[in-house]
Amino acid sequence: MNTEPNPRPEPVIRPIQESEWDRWIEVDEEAFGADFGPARRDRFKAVTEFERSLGAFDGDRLVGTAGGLSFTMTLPGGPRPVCGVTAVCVLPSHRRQGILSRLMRRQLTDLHEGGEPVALLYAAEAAIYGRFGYGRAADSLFFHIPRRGSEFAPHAPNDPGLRLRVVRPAEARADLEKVFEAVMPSRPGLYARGPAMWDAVLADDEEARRGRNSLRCVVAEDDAGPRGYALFRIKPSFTEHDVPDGEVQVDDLFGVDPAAYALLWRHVLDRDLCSRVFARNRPVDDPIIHLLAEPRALNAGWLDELWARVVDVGRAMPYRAYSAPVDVVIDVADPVCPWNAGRWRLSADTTGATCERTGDPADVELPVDVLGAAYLGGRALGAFLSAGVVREVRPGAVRALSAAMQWETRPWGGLIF
Ligand SMILES: CC(=O)SCCNC(=O)CCNC(=O)[C@H](O)C(C)(C)COP(=O)(O)OP(=O)(O)OC[C@H]1O[C@@H](n2cnc3c(N)ncnc32)[C@H](O)[C@@H]1OP(=O)(O)O
Repeated sequence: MNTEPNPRPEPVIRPIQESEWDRWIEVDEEAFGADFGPARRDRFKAVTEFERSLGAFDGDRLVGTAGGLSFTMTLPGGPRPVCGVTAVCVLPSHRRQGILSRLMRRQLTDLHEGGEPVALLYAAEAAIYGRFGYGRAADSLFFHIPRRGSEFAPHAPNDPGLRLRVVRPAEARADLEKVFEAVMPSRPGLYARGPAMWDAVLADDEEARRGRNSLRCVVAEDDAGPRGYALFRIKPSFTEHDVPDGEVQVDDLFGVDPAAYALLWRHVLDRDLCSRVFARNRPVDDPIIHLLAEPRALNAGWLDELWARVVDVGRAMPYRAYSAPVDVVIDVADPVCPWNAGRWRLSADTTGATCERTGDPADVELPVDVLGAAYLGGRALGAFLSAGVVREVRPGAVRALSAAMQWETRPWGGLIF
């Protein structure tokens, strides 16, 4: 007689119905230990694409979630459609039973079959997604800049034709959108913000404030219109002697030209009654690094930002542009997406690229997450070689691939989705 207990049936993975959305988001609240207020729920629901919002069902219980968002993101070479992966959660009662792994495999298979070459995400924890073939494609810096000692270097640009307008953020929305749309194509990782994303950027309820004052906005402009904006909040504070000691927290700051950019930074650094600026998520090549006379005043720290997954090597590699000519055979290891595994010849120059199956011997052997890490142009591959992650078969091939894939402007998404 068989005395083994019945094995637990495997969860069913399928897209949710719109009527299941409340249960779907409750899994996220439970997994994150968060309470999403009504405004945040409405914004989330407004961007949800039900046909690509997966649920894992244990019987009729919804126990896991993974969403996909249709974005237009700037890649090296220009804006392209990509999938933004979000709302990846498993109920605490069901964790470490392989449910995330099933959701990831199903999502990647759906993307492959739907012809979507690239997926990107922000990772709640950096250890989660490498095993699913995502590579750390962008980094961000955070700055804690004291007001005293934040003087600009003499070369900082100054345009007397520019002026600042203090405005309520919601009233400036059209100007902010115009500035952002002008800047977006200039940096890999920036993605088009639809109405619900702008609602999130401009959200000013208790949940968005997180103990800070209301959202503030300054627009830099001239007679021809807006050239930049800064969105920020003041975290009020006083010393034990009641001396004002507030902190400016920068949420979003873009300029279409160097003078507008410098003026906006000068504004947030010079706010009266504040003694420091905290900028949480900035690109690693932020021009502020070169504007300060004393760059150590940045007090910078470093974090991972966007993670990228090459869903389909044959489609993804010609999907972006290259900085230099390269002709290299890559041997890709991809246990999660077996359609990628094996040898591909990447031939590219600054006018275009092809990437096709080949029987030729490999020049470089690499795991697919390294292609993801390099995909937005922000990684030199030599470090992966030194770390033993990549193997070079033909001398010089890694350097050639690295030079072709790197992009002058460092990648950065700037807004968590
Ligand atoms: C894009 C985004 O949405 S990011 C948001 C991610 N979600 C969260 O952080 C919410 C809280 N956490 C959770 O919901 C869950 O713990 C998840 C989604 C992170 C993991 O789900 P699980 O179903 O437990 O993962 P699963 O059982 O498939 O684990 C697969 C492997 O990843 C590992 N793993 C899973 N989560 C983590 C983690 N947070 N850190 C390190 N390793 C992890 C597991 O140990 C397992 O390793 P193994 O194959 O060597 O045994």
